[in-house]
Amino acid sequence: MGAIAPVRESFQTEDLSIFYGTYEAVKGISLPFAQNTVTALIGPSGCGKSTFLRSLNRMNDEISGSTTKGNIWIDGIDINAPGTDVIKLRQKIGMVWQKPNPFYKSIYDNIAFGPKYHGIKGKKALDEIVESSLRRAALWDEVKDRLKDSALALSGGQQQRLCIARALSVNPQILLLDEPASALDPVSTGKVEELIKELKEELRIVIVTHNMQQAARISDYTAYFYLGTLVEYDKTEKVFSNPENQMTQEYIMGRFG
Ligand SMILES: Nc1ncnc2c1ncn2[C@@H]1O[C@H](COP(=O)(O)OP(=O)(O)OP(=O)(O)O)[C@@H](O)[C@H]1O
Repeated sequence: MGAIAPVRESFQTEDLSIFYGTYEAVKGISLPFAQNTVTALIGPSGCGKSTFLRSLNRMNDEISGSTTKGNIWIDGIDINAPGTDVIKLRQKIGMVWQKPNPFYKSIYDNIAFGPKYHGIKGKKALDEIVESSLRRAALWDEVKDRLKDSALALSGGQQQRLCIARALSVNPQILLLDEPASALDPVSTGKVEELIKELKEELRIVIVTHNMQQAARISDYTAYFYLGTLVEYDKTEKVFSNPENQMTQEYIMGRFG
């Protein structure tokens, strides 16, 4: 019998390092992201979680002086390979930021923007996408009678769900969430968490969070980062009940960080 091939996910990083100039903010991290799972990235401030997350759809390209080494595989292709269509990549791998950032446009136009950009024409087709995206983001019932109103008139929690709907409007396979609930009240946070649990039935999600209870509630896998390295990665249940590493234990118990 031949050697057993290493387990490979269709989306994963391999020995990924990310630099700002000569400073290595992420150090040789290999992490898999399985289909229909939520992976939480946790760790103290400045340990490289957001840098790592942003690199997964090449948002870090926008930061001058940032370079990467290693691989980010999606369906057998390295997303950093020359010739990669970054716009298409970001269609496949959507991102939602910490602070809700709707466009200065109507609710409808916020959602229709991406599909239009990708060539969808016709009112009926766009209407359908707007409705289904808002439904998937659990926002439709709250906004269906005011689609032409400015998105900025929505509450913070609604704006964040709008941003999730906007990301969903172009049918991504993967959603990257950078502390999506940290600016929200507990009720809105609960709604976003419910939404994340529902969305993982359709896609895979990677989330950065400082909220340990949130990581424990919504994620299937947890990765603990410290000073740019991956200290521990396992099923969330295991990480929170019986972590291998003392540092992980201390962090999740709130003893440091
Ligand atoms: N644009 C940038 N230019 C230079 N250095 C940066 C830049 N962004 C982040 N860094 C540095 O990279 C390291 C990792 O930062 P990053 O924001 O990824 O950490 P983090 O774990 O997400 O932190 P936080 O939890 O506070 O958001 C830090 O030392 C930070 O100062």
